[in-house]
Amino acid sequence: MNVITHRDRAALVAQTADRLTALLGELIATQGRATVAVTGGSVGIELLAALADRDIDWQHVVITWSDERYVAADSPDRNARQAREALLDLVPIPAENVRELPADDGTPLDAAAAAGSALLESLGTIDLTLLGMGPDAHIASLFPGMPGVLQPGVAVIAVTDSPKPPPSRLSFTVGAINASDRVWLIVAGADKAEAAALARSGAAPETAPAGTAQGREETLMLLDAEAAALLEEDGR
Ligand SMILES: O=C(O)[C@H](O)[C@@H](O)[C@H](O)[C@H](O)COP(=O)(O)O
Repeated sequence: MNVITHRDRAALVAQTADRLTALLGELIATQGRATVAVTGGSVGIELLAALADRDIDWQHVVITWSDERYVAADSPDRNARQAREALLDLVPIPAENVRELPADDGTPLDAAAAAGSALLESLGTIDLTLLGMGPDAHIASLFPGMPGVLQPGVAVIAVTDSPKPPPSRLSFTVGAINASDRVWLIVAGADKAEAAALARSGAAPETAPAGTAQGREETLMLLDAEAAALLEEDGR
């Protein structure tokens, strides 16, 4: 995992938007398409908002989510709704390129997770998975000490007892995250400093799920200075 520290939250968001814009351009030029699993969370949504006025060929970008709150499609809690309002409704991305994880339409959560796994399989290799990180070092909806963290395989799983509301969620497994070519963790704020250090320390996945994230080609932890405060100098 390579660590890149930014001056502050605004610089983290702006420079990550630059980095992502450049990556999308490269991927579209070389392979004709770019597939990105985006994240909820305040930093993840700010990053999406920052992309709205960038020069990106949205016709050739496919978007999905590394996790989703299992709530109604129009709930303000839904990551996909927040992403639409911040970015996807503002740019010319084809509707079929926006591949949401299932919303709660009354389908049992396990069946929704199976539909999510089928969606994941249909997407093929994901070029980039974006992740936020909680102060408890959770990523996606994989929380410390919960069975989902250790669930094997490349799949979307049901999470029924998230310690952070809402309790019902869908989440990529660690295997699904790590099947991506690239994984970027985007982390801001002093309340994340301990978790960032723990994730970098080689702590067990049950303790620090964030430490297990590893892209096939690239793994970046992108932080602001506050979140990086407890990292060793040589780890920055
Ligand atoms: O699923 C959730 O309830 C949140 O979205 C959560 O996983 C979030 O991504 C991280 O806690 C980082 O949040 P911030 O970006 O706000 O720091």
